Amino acid sequence: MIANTKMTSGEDAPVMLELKDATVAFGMGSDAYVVLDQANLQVKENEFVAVIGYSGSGKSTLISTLAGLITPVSGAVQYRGKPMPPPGPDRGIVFQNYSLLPWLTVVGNIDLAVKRLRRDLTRSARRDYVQKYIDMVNLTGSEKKYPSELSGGMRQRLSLARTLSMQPEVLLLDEPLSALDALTRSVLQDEIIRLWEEDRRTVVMVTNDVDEAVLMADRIVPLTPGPGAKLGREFEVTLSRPRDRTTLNFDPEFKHLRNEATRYMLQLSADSKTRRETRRFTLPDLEPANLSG
Ligand SMILES: Nc1ncnc2c1ncn2[C@@H]1O[C@H](COP(=O)(O)OP(=O)(O)OP(=O)(O)O)[C@@H](O)[C@H]1O
Repeated sequence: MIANTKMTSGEDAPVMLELKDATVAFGMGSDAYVVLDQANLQVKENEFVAVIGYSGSGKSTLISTLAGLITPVSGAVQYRGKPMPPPGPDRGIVFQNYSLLPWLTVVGNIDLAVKRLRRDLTRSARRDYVQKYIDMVNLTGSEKKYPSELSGGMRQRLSLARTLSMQPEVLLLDEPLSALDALTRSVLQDEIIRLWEEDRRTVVMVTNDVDEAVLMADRIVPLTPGPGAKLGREFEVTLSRPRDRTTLNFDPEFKHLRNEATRYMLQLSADSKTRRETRRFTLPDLEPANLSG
């Protein structure tokens, strides 16, 4: 194993993002659908946290809450110890579905964000700055292409470059790789890890892939199946960095963590199924009637 170059969030690193008994619901009154039920989460500065969960459990809702796009109906969401401000460029989000502007080229999509945030740059410095992020995600040569002319992996890289170009303090990644084929997915995993190791930011990444979470994160936080999801038992990933996927496959600690996390997720799913079935088969508390009289 390569020497541990980890210099992240220790015990005493400041808390960057925090959910305190946060309940998030859609709809009103008896029709309300509770997605997160008194959820608690702390993310420290420079930490890479992976949230894993089943489809529909509330992962995107969690990310939107951490971005300040959704306000909990009760409890609190805090940013650097203060109530979460409205969404801003300090919290960059990469969505599952790219959210690129189709009428702008690769350069145009990144430049739009940069133009607004880096008014200090001259036109030529801004051009170099945009190019730096294009090169960073290996889109060099595709500068003039439109999103429709890019593959899924390239679009996701563009989306990542655009968000990184805003130099957010916190990077919120909502299943950024789930729509990609396995090969492109592993290339982009490596790119995100490389970028994160170069320029440590606080990252919360949602994924439904346990291997991806173990490979990339410092800590894995499972979301229990909804409705009324909570954050479950956490898994600390103490594997040294940089992590090499081929070596990791033979690493006993990697295998152990992967098995533990998978087993836990399967248990959560089984428990939730049992709860649903118990609810379905609970009979009303009736007294037998005396039919003879
Ligand atoms: N705006 C909304 N209005 C009403 N219900 C919503 C809204 N957004 C999400 N939900 C519901 O909240 C639940 C959680 O949705 P969410 O998108 O957060 O889950 P997810 O874990 O990200 O799912 P997936 O992995 O499939 O993307 C779902 O049942 C969904 O129908």
